[in-house]
Amino acid sequence: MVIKYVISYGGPGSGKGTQCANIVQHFGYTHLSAGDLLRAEIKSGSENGTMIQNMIKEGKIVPSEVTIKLLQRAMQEDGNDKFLIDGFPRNEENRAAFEKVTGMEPAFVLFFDCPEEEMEKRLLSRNQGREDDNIETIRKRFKVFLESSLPVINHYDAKGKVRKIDAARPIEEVFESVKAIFGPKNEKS
Ligand SMILES: Nc1ncnc2c1ncn2[C@@H]1O[C@H](COP(=O)(O)OP(=O)(O)O)[C@@H](O)[C@H]1O
Ligand SMILES: O=c1ccn([C@@H]2O[C@H](COP(=O)(O)OP(=O)(O)O)[C@@H](O)[C@H]2O)c(=O)[nH]1
Ligand SMILES: [Mg+2]
Repeated sequence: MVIKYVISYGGPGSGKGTQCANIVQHFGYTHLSAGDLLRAEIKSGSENGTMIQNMIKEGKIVPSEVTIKLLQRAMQEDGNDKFLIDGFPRNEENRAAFEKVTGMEPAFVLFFDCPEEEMEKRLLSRNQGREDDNIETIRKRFKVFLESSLPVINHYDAKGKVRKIDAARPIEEVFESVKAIFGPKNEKS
């Protein structure tokens, strides 16, 4: 089976997860949120749980071997051949390590582009009880995004793989742009 993956990317609060839910419905991908997998790992009481929890609280990037193991396990447990990887790779080291262990590159990268002030507003009203949705951690996450995550976008942009979307519009309008990128031939019948 030939496996393919698409990356859903953007700053904290840009709407990656929200759009992924729509993409799953329309295009039949399996959604893998790296952040969700890490939060589930904390809840499961694994030996890495405390370390992961502390890093998320500080807005830091969890060591790639931890995140990659969780992603690989989720991909293996799922029978699908197309995955939507959300919020990973967080830095160039994550990206290189994932491409090395899987031997795969993404088909393309959706980049939900959104101004910080809009992302901040969304995060402060997300109401999911997340320990990192407070103004102090949000500022740290924005800094990490600019310094560590944007270089990943530049890497994929140089390969012609980035599909940039204006994410500062209503959810439905953003999804219209997403649909245009996947194209009608990929819709679930
Ligand atoms: N286009 C949008 N306009 C307004 N609010 C949005 C939009 N997209 C998502 N949201 C809301 O903003 C918050 C963050 O969205 P989420 O999808 O969790 O972002 P991310 O996964 O990129 O951090 C959520 O409360 C979500 O309901
Ligand atoms: O590959 C990843 C994805 C997430 N995280 C951590 O999990 C947090 C939340 O990530 P998520 O994508 O869920 O949230 P977002 O910042 O996009 O709102 C990040 O700030 C990081 O601390 C990480 O270390 N590696
Ligand atoms: Mg998310």
